[in-house]
Amino acid sequence: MDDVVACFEYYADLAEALDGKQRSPISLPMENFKSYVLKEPIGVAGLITAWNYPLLMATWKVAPSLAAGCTAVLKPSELASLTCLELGAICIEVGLPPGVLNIITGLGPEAGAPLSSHPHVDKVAFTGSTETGKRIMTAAAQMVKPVSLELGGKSPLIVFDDVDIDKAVEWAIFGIFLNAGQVCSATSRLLLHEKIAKQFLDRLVAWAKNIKISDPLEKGCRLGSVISEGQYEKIKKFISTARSEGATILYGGARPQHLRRGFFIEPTIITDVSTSMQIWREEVFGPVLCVKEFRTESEAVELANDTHYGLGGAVISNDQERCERISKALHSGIVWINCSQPTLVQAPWGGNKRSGFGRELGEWGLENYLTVKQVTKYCSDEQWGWYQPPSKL
Ligand SMILES: NC(=O)C1=CN([C@@H]2O[C@H](COP(=O)(O)OP(=O)(O)OC[C@H]3O[C@@H](n4cnc5c(N)ncnc54)[C@H](O)[C@@H]3O)[C@@H](O)[C@H]2O)C=CC1
Ligand SMILES: N=C(N)NCCCC(=O)O
Repeated sequence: MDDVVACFEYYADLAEALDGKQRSPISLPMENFKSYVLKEPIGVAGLITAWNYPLLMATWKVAPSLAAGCTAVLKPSELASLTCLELGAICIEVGLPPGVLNIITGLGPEAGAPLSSHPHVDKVAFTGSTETGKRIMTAAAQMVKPVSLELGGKSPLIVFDDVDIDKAVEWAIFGIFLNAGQVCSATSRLLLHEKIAKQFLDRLVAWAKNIKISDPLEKGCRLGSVISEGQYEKIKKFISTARSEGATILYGGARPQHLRRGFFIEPTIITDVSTSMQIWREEVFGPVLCVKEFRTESEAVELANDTHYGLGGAVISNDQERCERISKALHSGIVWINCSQPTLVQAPWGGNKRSGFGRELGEWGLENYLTVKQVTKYCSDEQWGWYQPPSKL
């Protein structure tokens, strides 16, 4: 909720600053023309979001689209619509004019698809799976409609042998078990320098054992249930496939013994992973971490980039120059150094490759909903002079 509030406050400030940025002059190499730029709302924005941070993901789109001066139609996930409906109620309460923010609920094919193909929707911003992202892009293409896509990931966390083990372990845990791993940028592939691998994994298991798994409304809960039975079954299938492909379930992999009901899965750590395995290649979207070891920096980078995705990446090392080198080498839209997952409303968020394109948050998030218009004025008193003037007689 703090992030939701911060995001609305941030874009309220950017909305005010936008007026001051209008008519910014373009420097030209001649005097008889003057040009400037207007930034205008793109029109009606269609916003389609997922269930994992239902209100926050909607806010990342609603706040900048309204700040840009657009009207918006929000279609939250059918699995978690209530907080968005509550946002609608708050908008009425605070006097947002009718029609500025519209919220429609329903299933993807019935409510989302018509929004992405509708001729009166001028832009679609989407957060969700890569498969749905492709469908939305295809539908939008028929109208030559711009889209921004924030899709899945299989982000790496690289840990070198010069780190404080417990500090790094905590980031590794936070990077994959936060929100039960249902985070697009989760660092779900851990790359460990071989010199510390054994010690690191021992501590990782010790920390994982210590995570409080419970009803999220219970105080101190750090791992709740996953969203649905479908997601629960899908995660369990990923774990059983990893086992059958020859990986080792080092820790977890099952329902916690103290929780008989609910879609709870233990924090799961998988080792003996090869790069051809499903667990290395595909997004689980659950509390499942896979681990590989590396010897050299270049091997670590190669393994980190061995994915069709390109959302996040992280490196932990005390060698700051190495961290800078790796930040440049990672093929991703976000790099965390000596941490994983902190998300700042001021900084751009989004991915490369099959993680999508376009950036949310920061000033880039506002640009998503603006179109750039050049205004060019001829300011000479002279005749233009391209054609021969006809005789006046
Ligand atoms: N990267 C991310 O942030 C997320 C990734 N996922 C991944 O996607 C998998 C499936 O989860 P879903 O909730 O089914 O994701 P999804 O991508 O199918 O759904 C996201 C949103 O798109 C809508 N949608 C579905 N089909 C549509 C269509 N043809 N046209 C327009 N809108 C459509 C849905 O109603 C929902 O609002 C998860 O298991 C997870 O692996 C899910 C949620 C978020
Ligand atoms: N608030 C944090 N840490 N992350 C936001 C994750 C956004 C996403 O899963 O699409």
